[in-house]
Order: sequence, then C-alpha cells, then structure tokens
Amino acid sequence: MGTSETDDPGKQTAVRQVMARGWVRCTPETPLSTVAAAMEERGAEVAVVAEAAGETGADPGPAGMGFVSTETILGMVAAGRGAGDPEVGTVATRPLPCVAADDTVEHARHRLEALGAARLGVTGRDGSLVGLVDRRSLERAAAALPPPPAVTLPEGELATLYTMAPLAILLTRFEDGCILEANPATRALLGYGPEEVTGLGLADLTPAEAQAEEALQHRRLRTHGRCGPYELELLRANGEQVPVLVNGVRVEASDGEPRAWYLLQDIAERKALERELAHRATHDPLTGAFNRIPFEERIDAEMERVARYATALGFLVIDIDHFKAINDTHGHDVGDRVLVEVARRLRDIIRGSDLLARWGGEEFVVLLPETDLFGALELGERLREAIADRSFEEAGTITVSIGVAQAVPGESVRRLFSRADAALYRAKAEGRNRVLPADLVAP
Ligand SMILES: Nc1nc2c(ncn2[C@@H]2O[C@H](COP(=O)(O)OP(=O)(O)OP(=O)(O)O)[C@@H](O)[C@H]2O)c(=O)[nH]1
Repeated sequence: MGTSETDDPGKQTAVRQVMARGWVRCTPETPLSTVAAAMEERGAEVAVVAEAAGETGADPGPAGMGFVSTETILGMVAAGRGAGDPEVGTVATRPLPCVAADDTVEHARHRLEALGAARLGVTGRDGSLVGLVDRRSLERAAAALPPPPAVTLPEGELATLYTMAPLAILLTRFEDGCILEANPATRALLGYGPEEVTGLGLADLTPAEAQAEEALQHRRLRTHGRCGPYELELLRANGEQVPVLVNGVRVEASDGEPRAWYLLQDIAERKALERELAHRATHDPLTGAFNRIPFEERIDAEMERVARYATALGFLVIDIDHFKAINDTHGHDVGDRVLVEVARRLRDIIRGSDLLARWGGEEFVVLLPETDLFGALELGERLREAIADRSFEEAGTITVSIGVAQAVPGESVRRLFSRADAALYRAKAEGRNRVLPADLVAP
C-alpha cells in the first residue's frame, strides 16, 4: 500500500487565474527610454516587442516576438549599454515563450523550469497574447494551494485490517475534513468507491439537518484531538440516509501534517431494532393503537395543563357492545379482526393531535386536547356512527357505547376515568349503542 498520491489541486488551477495583465507593447524601432518610461507609467515589468503591433491595434501573436524586461533595462544601464538610447528591437531578447491561459499552473511551472525563463507570455484560445505570468506569481499560486498529501497508510498486517475491516475507515485533512483516503468498506456503507469519495468532505456527506451536529463534533476533534462515539446520519451516493456511529481521532502523518482518521460503523440494523422495540413498548400489537404506557404519560401531562391553564380536555371511554357474543358466535380470530377494524375506523376519524389507546380487552380510550364536553360528545357520536353504520365483513353489525367527560381543573386522572366509566355503564344500561356525558360528581 505505502504512500498514496492524491492529485495536487495546484494542477487544476489555470494560468489565467494567476497571470498579470499589465505589459507594454512596442515596435522594434521604439527608443529604449520611451519603452522604459511607458513601463514605469503602467507599472509593467515587461515590454513586448512586435512589428507594427501598435498600428493594427491587434494583439501580437507570440511568434516572432521579442521582449524586454525591467531587469534587462536596469542591467543595460548598469553596464553603460543604455547610452545613446538604442532602439528596443536591438536589445530585445529572444521571443517570449508562451503558455495557454487554460494551461495549469503546474504545467507553466514545468515549462518555466525547462526553459530557464523568468516569465512566460499567456495566450488566449486564438493565440493572441492576453497576459504574462512570472516565476514569483506561479510559485505564490502553488504555495497557496494545499500541499499534496504524503499519506502513509497502514502496511503489512495493518493493511489487511484496513482492507478487510467491516468499518468504513476514512483519512481526512484535519483542517476541513476533506477525505484523502477511504478503505473498501466505504463503498458498502456510502455507495461511493474509495476513489469517488476522496475530495469530498464529511460535511458534504452530512444532510442539512445533521450539519450542526457534524460541525460540533469537528470542533471537538480540533480541541480535544478526538471525537465520538456519536451517531450521525450520512448521505449515501444514491441520496438515501444511513445512520452511522462515528469515532474520530487526530494523527500526525509522516509528512508532519495533522490528519484525522474516522471510523464509521453502519448502525442501520441497530437503529431499526431500537425503533421496533420502542414501537412494541408503546403500541398494542393487535390493533396498532397506543397501549397504556404512552397514554398514561400523555394524560398526566394534559391534566397538568388543565390544572395550570384551565385548558379544555375531552376524554372518551369506548367499549364494544356484546363483544363476548361476537367471539362466541364467530370465533376468537374474527373477534380479533373486529378489534383491528374498530381501531382503524376510530383512528380514521380522530385528529393527529388526539390520542387513541387500547385500554384492554374490547375497550378503547381517546384523549382530546383542546376539546370541551360538547366537542367531545359530538366526536363521540361520529365515532359511534362510524362503527354502527357500516357492517363488519365477518361479524355483521357491531355497536359501541361511549362515556364522555371533560377534565375538571385539579381533578385526578383516576376521578376523570371513573366519571367517564360511570357514563359508559349508564350507556350500556340504557340499551348500548349510545354516547352519554359524565356527571360532574364522581360515583
Ligand atoms: N377476540 C378477542 N377477544 C377479546 C380480546 N380481549 C378481550 N376479549 C373478549 O372480550 C369479551 C368482553 O366481554 P364482556 O366484558 O363480557 O363484555 P361484552 O360482551 O362486550 O358486553 P358489554 O360490554 O356489556 O356490551 C370477553 O369475552 C373477552 O374474552 C382480544 O384481544 N381478542
């Protein structure tokens, strides 16, 4: 494995981005003093010498050009050769070597080295001169770019671990989290091959809603040298999200640059299992309605709001009529399916902010926040109709009886329940298939 080479971004920077545009054009006959004055006035370091360039106004092509630089002029003056103000054509050096504006900085540096030149002309697509670039600006541009990473990846037995690990292992630039290397398991986790993921940052793989967490953990890594384990959703190449457990640690690479290793563990199965367990813990397995646990939590909170802010809270107890007879006549399985269908019909009518729970057996309860007794009675009536008005496939007509109460500020959950229960029993006693309000006085 050994040293890996990631593309130097310098190779991708175009010469046009770093070239200087200031230069002076002149014909070979122009006196050197005139050229020197024009150069000084324009702040130009170079005068390009070309036949009749001034007459046509067109840019001189690079062919046949000569040039004279400030160093040349100063050198001549120092050597006493500038005396007599010679024509610039007699002192201009060889034609200006050129690179294309679209060439890369790296290419221009190589060309400069090969020619032993101090500067290069820059030509546009049509071959006309569009600028100049010198050694200093090329070197400055190259130095401003991130250094090519000289990364030492694990070798020997460690290389086997790196390649075989079921964890995605990423090596990133420390500063910005840009991925420099990734092991093969990265493809299984993120859907990107190791080559495709390099150059991306961890932030690029993080969906918008998880960016704040990612940024926090990155700060932690910068401050403490490690981060995690923490859970994060990452974006796969196909746009899906995958939950991962992340551990990050800062390392000094062999070239002295700080980098960070990230280990990403796929926890999709674990999260799905957690969701499944949480669902089972809070829902009735037969009907899919909530069970008592979330109901009790929610009713406690809602009763607290009633006591504190005197908000309206409606409460229904719903019991299927003669359910024993349904079981006895059609069998327990049909009884089960009736329960499922009753729950479905109830759920279809209540609001998302209401809460339906199976309290046990053939009894359901419904909590109706922001609903007074009249509203609760009205809803109770609609629920009763939804059951009674459409016959059940295997069991025919089925009815429910409903006791309705509105919570009184300061009363206990137990008292609310017993008031609604009492109303339900009255509904049963009065012939079933009806909705009755609770008394304010508990039995
Ligand atoms: N199929 C099925 N039956 C259940 C389930 N839970 C409770 N039961 C049955 O529901 C019946 C409830 O009967 P009762 O409490 O006598 O009430 P009822 O027959 O509905 O009569 P009223 O409420 O007075 O109208 C019992 O026979 C229970 O065995 C369940 O999950 N599935």
